Amino acid sequence: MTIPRDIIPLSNTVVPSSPSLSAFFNAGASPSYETSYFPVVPKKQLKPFNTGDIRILLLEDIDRTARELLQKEGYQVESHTSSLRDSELAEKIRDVHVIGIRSKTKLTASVLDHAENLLAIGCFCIGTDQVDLEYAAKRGVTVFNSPFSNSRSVAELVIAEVIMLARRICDKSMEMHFGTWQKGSTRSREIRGKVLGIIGYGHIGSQLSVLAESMGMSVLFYDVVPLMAIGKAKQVKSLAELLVSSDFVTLHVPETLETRDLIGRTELETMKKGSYLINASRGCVVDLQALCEVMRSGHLAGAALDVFPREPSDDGPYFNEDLARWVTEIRDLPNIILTPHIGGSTEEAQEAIGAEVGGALLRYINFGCTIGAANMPEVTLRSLTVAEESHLRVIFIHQNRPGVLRQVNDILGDHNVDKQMSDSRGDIAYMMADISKVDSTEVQALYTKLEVLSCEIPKFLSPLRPYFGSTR
Ligand SMILES: NC(=O)c1ccc[n+]([C@@H]2O[C@H](COP(=O)([O-])OP(=O)(O)OC[C@H]3O[C@@H](n4cnc5c(N)ncnc54)[C@H](O)[C@@H]3O)[C@@H](O)[C@H]2O)c1
Ligand SMILES: O=C(O)[C@H](O)COP(=O)(O)O
Repeated sequence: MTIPRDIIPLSNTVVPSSPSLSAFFNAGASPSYETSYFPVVPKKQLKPFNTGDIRILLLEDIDRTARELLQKEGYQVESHTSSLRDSELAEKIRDVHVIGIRSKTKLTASVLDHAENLLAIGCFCIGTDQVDLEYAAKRGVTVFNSPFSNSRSVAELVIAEVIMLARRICDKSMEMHFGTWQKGSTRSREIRGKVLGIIGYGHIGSQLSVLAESMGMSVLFYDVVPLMAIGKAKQVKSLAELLVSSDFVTLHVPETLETRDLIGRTELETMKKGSYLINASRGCVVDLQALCEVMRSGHLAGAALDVFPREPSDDGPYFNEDLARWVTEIRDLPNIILTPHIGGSTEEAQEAIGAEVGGALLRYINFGCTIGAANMPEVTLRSLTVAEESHLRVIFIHQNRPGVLRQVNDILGDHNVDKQMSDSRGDIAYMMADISKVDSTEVQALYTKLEVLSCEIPKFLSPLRPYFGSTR
């Protein structure tokens, strides 16, 4: 029996013969591995399969911490410093088992349709809006991200921008660069005692709240859910209330249908005269044309933009029409800070993200653990040890509907199910079971039965995901 390629993490470049089960039986004690953040693989665990068969594509200059972690595990890792053009992405994603991206690479349903062996996506950033999470789950592809490793970096950038806007530092610096000494205190202010209005009081917003208060600012925040205020911060009931009361308004919401153009002309005009706007969330959240016009009218005293509706895929001169059209106008206005989406780009944040997402991918690929997944139920079982070398771990991703689990368990029931965990998230369910004392012939028989069962489930669910057998 051959196992369909879409459900077997084997690469025909490393295993030149046709894909077979053998790779799942290359058990042996895994080298112990620890990062400085947390242990990834506890000592004395079984190595699930020939890890050299796993192919990983890392895009967008993902930190070397991740690359080294994955390479050390034996995976084949290909790294690129930028994102890829559509056609190249479609080609490269075809064979890989894992793809690592940051905020630029769009993994839409049509891109994912090119992926024949994909098991997991690592978003080495906070945002997951660039991935069609639901479609990935339906294809049995698990997505991981790093929910807060760069939050502090963004919060620090915003604090810096609040001060720079209040003192018009960018303009002053530019004047000096171009040979003008222009001392003066007009329209330069302290931030102490001013009101910072935070829209979106999540990881970044709440971290920023602490920093702002420690500098003597008062904090108001608006969020769609009631949240515990930190320090003396106060949650307001409406966006309008925040806008009319704040000296600085800063955005920290995710990109969703609701947040698109959240700040348009009406909202900008509702802001206090002489106030400032900061956007380090997503470019689509602010209507740039309206911002241009409201800035030109002198209603706002300044703005800082770190994100744009469309961003170039590579470093260098930017030609993106949308970005350039408004930036061309905006950059001629006074007191505007423009940065190339660097809120989370610090060495500390990137290293932490590399370790976190790299570790999550490793635990998923090797052991099927979905803890921290952005689109799957969270399921884990303790790892198998050398004493359990004849165990087989079966992962079964399926549609969350009555009867599927019973059918799976009917099949597993011919063996001793040592441990099992199952959970669902929306329409997707994830079952993990360790069955003991299985030899390779039995595994093949088991897979055959599960394959037949899988045919009863819509193909797009890619329901069967056998991970590893550890018999020698
Ligand atoms: N510039 C950068 O480099 C950079 C770095 C990290 C994150 N980000 C962006 O910042 C966003 C926020 O990050 P986070 O870690 O704080 O996210 P988070 O999920 O912890 O917090 C987001 C908050 O926004 C709230 N929210 C959602 N919709 C809202 C709406 N319509 N109005 C008001 N509040 C709303 C949520 O309830 C939540 O409390 C990310 O989704 C990402 O897009 C940008
Ligand atoms: O979502 C994020 O974490 C930020 O937007 C940072 O994205 P980046 O990793 O592409 O800089």
